[in-house]
Amino acid sequence: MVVEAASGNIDVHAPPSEYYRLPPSRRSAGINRSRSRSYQRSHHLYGTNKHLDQVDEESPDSADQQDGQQPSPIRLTRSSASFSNVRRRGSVDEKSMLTRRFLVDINTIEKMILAQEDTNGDYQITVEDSGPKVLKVPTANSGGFRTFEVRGTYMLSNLLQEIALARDCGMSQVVIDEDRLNENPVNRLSRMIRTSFWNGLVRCMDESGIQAICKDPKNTKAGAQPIIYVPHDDHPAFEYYTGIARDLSNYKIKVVKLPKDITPRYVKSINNEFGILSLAADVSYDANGRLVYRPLPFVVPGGRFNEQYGWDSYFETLGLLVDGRYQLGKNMVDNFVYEIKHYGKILNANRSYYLTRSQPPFLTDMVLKVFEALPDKTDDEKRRNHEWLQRSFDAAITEYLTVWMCAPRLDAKTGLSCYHPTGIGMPPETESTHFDHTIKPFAERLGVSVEEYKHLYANDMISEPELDEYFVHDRAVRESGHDTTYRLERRCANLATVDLNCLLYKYEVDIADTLDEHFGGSFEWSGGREMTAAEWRVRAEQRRQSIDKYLWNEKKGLYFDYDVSLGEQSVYESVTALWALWAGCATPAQARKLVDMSCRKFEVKGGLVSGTEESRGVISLQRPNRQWDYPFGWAPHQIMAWYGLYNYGFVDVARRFAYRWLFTITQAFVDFNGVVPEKFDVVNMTHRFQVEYGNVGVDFKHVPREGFGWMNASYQVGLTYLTTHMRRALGMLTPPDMFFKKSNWKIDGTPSHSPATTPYPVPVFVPEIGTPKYRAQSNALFGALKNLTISDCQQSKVVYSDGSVSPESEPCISDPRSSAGYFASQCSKKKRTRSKRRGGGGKKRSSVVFF
Ligand SMILES: OC[C@H]1O[C@H](O[C@H]2O[C@H](CO)[C@@H](O)[C@H](O)[C@H]2O)[C@H](O)[C@@H](O)[C@@H]1O
Repeated sequence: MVVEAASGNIDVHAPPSEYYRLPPSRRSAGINRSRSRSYQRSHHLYGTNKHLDQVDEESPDSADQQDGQQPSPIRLTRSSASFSNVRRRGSVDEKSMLTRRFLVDINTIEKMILAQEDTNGDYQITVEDSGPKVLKVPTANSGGFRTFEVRGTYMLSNLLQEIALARDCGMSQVVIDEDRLNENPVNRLSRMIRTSFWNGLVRCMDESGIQAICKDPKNTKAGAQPIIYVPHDDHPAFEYYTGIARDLSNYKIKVVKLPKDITPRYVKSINNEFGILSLAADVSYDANGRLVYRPLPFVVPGGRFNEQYGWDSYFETLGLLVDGRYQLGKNMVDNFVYEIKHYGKILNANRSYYLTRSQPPFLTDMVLKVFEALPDKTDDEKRRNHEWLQRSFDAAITEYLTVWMCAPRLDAKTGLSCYHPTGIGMPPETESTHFDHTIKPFAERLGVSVEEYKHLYANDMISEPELDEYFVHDRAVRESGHDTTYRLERRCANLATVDLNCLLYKYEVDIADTLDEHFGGSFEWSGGREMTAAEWRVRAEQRRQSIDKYLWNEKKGLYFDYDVSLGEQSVYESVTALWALWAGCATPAQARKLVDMSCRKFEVKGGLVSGTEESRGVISLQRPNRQWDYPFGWAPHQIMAWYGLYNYGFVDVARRFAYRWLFTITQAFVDFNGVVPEKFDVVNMTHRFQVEYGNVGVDFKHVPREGFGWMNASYQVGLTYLTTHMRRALGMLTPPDMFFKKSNWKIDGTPSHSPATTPYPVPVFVPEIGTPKYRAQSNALFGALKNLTISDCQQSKVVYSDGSVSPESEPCISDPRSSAGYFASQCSKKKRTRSKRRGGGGKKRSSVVFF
């Protein structure tokens, strides 16, 4: 039945929940009415496909399919052969101004479309299906007595999608506007992300969320009980989840308190009892003293990744902010603050086997972007935002000092950091056969099977230092987020990567700027001492100098990773070199060199590729492709590059890269039933390939419901870089090179409209994605401190007034040689003020030293 809507007009592109509840008469078709057109591959650009060639031609009998003509019988068969004489026409735009609408009996049309068009039986209509690509659908104006053709992969797949969405709304028969089926694909995808995909990716660890988690196959390994791990001192969480376990007794949920010290040994000991980790919640008590515990909803990457991930969350947040969903971004920050407090770091994801490792750190920028989006009209809102900012930055400082600037991640000699998690042995989350080729030679040497060897090794019944070393690097690769790539294989823990050090530079600048801007230059860190903006500016300047000294290669015009154990630069060319622009730590001259000499190495048809083909090396059966190498392109790499280039004034280059990437996504969306996958082969322009863990986000029936977290974000963020002209061209699926040629863009690496001399990193206002507001201020200070020399970082102990000494792992800062005078004066000034305020007494630090 078609259900009457409560009131009001809506446009034909409204979200399904509104659209399918409103009678057709109330839909405002005029606003978005577009010409009927077919979106399909241009054969001269993408190679020929015999079948497509056939169906693209004019159908001889199509003219009589217009509304008001006698309908032809509808054929219902699955074999494409029976349609060999049915041909699709190029264009049969309706001449009348009447809005065409289809009367769709959901079950009937679904059966027809699948039987006729879904020739490979995957419940999607794609360019790989070999149906006739034309379906006669009853029209609403004729009361269903006559039909009109829905043509082409795009419109047919949209029809299939709309059928599924209408069914979700409880409908069995609906009227669908033709305008909804041939909607401009850019608008359609962006709309689906905004109104449907984000919602599809929201998870919450409340009672219903826990039931979903229990059904996740990852939680029920060999019929084991689902486990929820809770920090040892989070009593409300323990009470809440124990209650849920009791209420959902059929799921046999186990709630386990983690020990106070979550050591690598402990984490290894629960490898076979893995489970989900609790996250932040709103906690209060009602009038009767009963616990009111509300876990915070958050966004997940999608597919098999059903937890909150580290760096994915940052990119998802950028996309959410474009769509006005700041609350989800804020919740995800709160979950990170919780993870830092209770688990000691931002986790790879909130699962037990990730307890020993992190992912690329983006927290300060994420907090600032969310902060800028928070409503702050009232004094109360302003106060709460300010408190939130302090809490979040306090946690970021803790993370910076205790995770990234400590053993084993800090390299004392260079002052740079490496990905180097503390986990032991084989990471359990990978496919069971993932490491078989690595284990094989060891097993053969011992004369046992691979399975036996894995068992012996996992249970400490044999020791093999070579394998231990292998897994240290393997885990580091996973911490880097770039799992896996030949860039990092067997050496990652020894590499001071350009990515990580640019991110940490950004932390330092953000902390300094935020202290200055919002806290009068300093605040009391919960770790027990005053944090001053000046200290963080010097940290930033020291890192910038180290990055220049160890990672920058003037001759090649590119940043490289630095192997701290070999004392030399790596030669692998990685697109993460552009992160220096995102962080703002390149000089204008370095930025210019990067653009002129190196950008073109990564620019391919569909966007930016992860690394160069030459760096990856020859691929063979013995040396298979890795997903973070050439020819693959990833959303985070694109976003970082756009932002960085824009930040340095290379606006056109940023736009060009954005256009390429958005074209890749849009084309897959049009040709493959709305797919938004985890990654692309940007050289061959496809998401269909065999590599390592496959491609996530491609397995759905009828309609995509989630897309993929950072892909969704890259689309929404990317659109903010395009001019109206570019957006229009994208909507027509104009291939990038054709578009650049026609609009006279230079594509040889030299930006056509960017300034000849790039200004010093200027704060460029990008309203939708936020602004590096205080960069200028930081830069001035960096300039003043330019002559500071980098010295070895040695951990020093803090001596308290009662004679006790801080534990060895407590982070501290010292530089007895270069900046001591400067810091000492800052420090004693603050100390004097503080002890005056406190009136002295208590356990005070008698000395704080810096490096
Ligand atoms: O199971 C294999 C790996 O899967 C994850 O890594 C990939 O997906 C993540 C979520 O989108 C993403 O953050 C990461 O960059 C991808 O390589 C997981 O994070 C890895 O730890 C795991 O080894």
